[in-house]
Amino acid sequence: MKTAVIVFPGSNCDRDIAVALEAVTGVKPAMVWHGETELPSGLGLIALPGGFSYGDYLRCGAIAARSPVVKAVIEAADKGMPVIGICNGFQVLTETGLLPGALMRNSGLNFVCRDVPLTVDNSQSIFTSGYRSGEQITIPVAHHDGNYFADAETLDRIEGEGRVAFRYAADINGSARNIAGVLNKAGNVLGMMPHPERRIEAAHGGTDGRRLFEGLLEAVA
Ligand SMILES: NC(=O)CC[C@H](N)C(=O)O
Repeated sequence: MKTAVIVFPGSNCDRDIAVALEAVTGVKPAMVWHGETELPSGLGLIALPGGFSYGDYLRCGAIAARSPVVKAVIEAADKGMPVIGICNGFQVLTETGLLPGALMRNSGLNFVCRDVPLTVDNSQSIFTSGYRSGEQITIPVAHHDGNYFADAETLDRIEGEGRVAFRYAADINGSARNIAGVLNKAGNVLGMMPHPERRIEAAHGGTDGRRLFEGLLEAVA
């Protein structure tokens, strides 16, 4: 499967996700600079990586969400292209409006950087088919703005529609209802604060992240 990784000034997990995608798909991803106006053809997945795009100024992801290439990402997502945003990529996706809610400063006001237990809320999506619903997995986080917020009506709606992909097993950053990852209504866009690309081989301490990419590859094949 051909994939693309969007690179913004300040991205710092673009190589990590590229390595993970190549390990699973066997194909080197196209690295697409934020100033591009078009995406490569024949893609099966677009990844928005973690990092500190544009220095996290204004709000994390707010400036990146207005970069030229993101217009093309939104158009592709609207046509059903699978898009994953990890950490800063999740922040960018909420800033585009492709995903509901916002990521605010962690409730403890600290940068949280450690492995965290997550529960898989819904394994019925292309991104979570490698897991079982209710399963507990371990994936690392590294962020200062991971405190997921949405109003109660939105939270009820996304929960009701099965759009919570992952939850923290315990509160780590103040996120509403411990939400760690959300899907769009059509199910082709996932945003998550934890970093599955940092848990793809035994040397990382486990392979729970790899299962996301393997499940996705199988689901879209
Ligand atoms: N690892 C990351 O992507 C960091 C995301 C973000 N800029 C934050 O610290 O909240």
